[in-house]
Amino acid sequence: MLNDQSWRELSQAALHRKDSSIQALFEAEDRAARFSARLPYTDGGTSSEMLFDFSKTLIDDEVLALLLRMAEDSGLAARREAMFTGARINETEGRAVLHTMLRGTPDPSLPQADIASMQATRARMAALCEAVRSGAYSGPGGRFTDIVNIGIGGSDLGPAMASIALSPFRTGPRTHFLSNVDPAHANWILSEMNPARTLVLIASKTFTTTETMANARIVRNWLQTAVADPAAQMVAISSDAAKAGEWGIPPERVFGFGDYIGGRYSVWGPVGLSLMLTVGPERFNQFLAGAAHMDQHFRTAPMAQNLPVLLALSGVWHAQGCGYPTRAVLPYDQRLARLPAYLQQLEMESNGKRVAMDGSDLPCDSGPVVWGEPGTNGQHAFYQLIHQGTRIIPCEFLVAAKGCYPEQQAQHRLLVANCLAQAKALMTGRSLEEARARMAAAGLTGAELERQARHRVFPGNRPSVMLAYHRLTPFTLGMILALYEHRVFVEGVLLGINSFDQWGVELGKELALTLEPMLSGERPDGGIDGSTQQMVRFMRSEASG
Ligand SMILES: O=P(O)(O)OC[C@H]1O[C@](O)(CO)[C@@H](O)[C@@H]1O
Repeated sequence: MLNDQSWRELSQAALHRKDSSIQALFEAEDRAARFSARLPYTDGGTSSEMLFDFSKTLIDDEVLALLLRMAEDSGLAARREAMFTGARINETEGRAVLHTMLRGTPDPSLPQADIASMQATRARMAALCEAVRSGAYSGPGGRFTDIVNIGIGGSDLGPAMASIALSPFRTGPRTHFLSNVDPAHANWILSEMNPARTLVLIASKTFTTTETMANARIVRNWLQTAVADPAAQMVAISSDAAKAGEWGIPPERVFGFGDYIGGRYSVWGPVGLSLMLTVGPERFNQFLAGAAHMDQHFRTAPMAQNLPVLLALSGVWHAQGCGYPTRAVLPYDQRLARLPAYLQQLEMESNGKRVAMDGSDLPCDSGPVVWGEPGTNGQHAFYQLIHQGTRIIPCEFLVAAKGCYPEQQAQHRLLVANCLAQAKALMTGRSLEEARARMAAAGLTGAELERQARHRVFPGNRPSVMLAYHRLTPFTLGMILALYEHRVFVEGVLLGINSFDQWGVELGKELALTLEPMLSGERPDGGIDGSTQQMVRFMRSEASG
């Protein structure tokens, strides 16, 4: 864990650069090349590179050296090895953290029994996919046309995001994702499907999550209206085979995983079954191979050229150094529309913590609020504030050089041009003089010219980083997600926190269980605060009307 002095040094460095110009930093030779890193990869026989550019920030040589020193002082290298080799780094739950084992070649030092069980489960997943896709396993109405994945949080966001991202690669049934306990979600999703041709996956590591179990009951009732044996069309993705058995789901259709796979890190295993069903085992393996390529890079590349490390350090600089409370993730890639939501869980559930591993208060801010939307849509919504608001919001752009549709590459270029333009506009801005010249050219004079010009000033000097890649494929998606997982890990190590527990989600869940009987009238509503009591009474009276 880093000492207070390191954090003070970082804040001091940010304070000293408060009025510095990002553009001026480009006077130094080769800034763009020196403040970026590339990772070569081969995807489907094509050699490409992933490029991470952090030159449009106030990180200079001195700041980079400081950040790299902080990474070294935090014990990152040892911590990283501890993760890959299965040490119990999730200390508050006494667990190892081994999602990396699910992709690529597992470290030989890992327990052979765990590796064998992971491989056997993967083989069973592939066999189920083949049976579904060939029609050997089908519903009473024929071959499965639709799959509904019932899950929430880590048992939903990964496959939901990835199935949109890889939609051009779909060769199997359509997938639908049911997560919210609001019955509107189930009704909306089920209205699109035929129960006699729908395969239901109940994805819950614990098989106790209220939302998932409530939705599973709705779906079972829906199946019952049309089929004689609903359990015959159900698959469980869970570590608790006994609980799945209580639903009539036989062991051969239960896909489990060890407690060393956290929910938000679980898309690589059985939680990714819906993805495997829709894109097929071969492409799912490419997805894993992309992640394994990033794992290898993260584990072996020098810190100063290591993409996850550099991405994390840019994050630490902006969140803890400069004190910017949020970060926008802006994929110029419509197929990554759900990436911001996925990253919200990955980053905020992992690093939204106020105490260090040893229970002491953090000497700095926790991880930032992560939010975003794909470009160019966001440009017509919230970019106004990003460009001209009073607060600085560091932006993270993602963009592919090539689209998936060769016949529309010219339109794809428009997308890329917008992405590059936004990053440039954030940095360069538009001065008052330029704005005045524009107003004068439009024929304005005097006080009106001055007034109108001020509305057209872009302060600029707003930081952004960019991740560019060849094309969004299963392989590159795997690389991108693993990059973000490791980024979260590195930031967590620097903060000295446990990125792998999530105690902060418990209190609200517990209270919901005590409030529900008050809403139904089964329990008196005494002993709660006045505001909540007023709401309980309002809901009860309005619901009875
Ligand atoms: O897979 P489960 O056990 O249903 O849990 C779902 C999600 O709930 C959480 O525990 C948070 O409430 C997440 O961490 C997890 O991904």
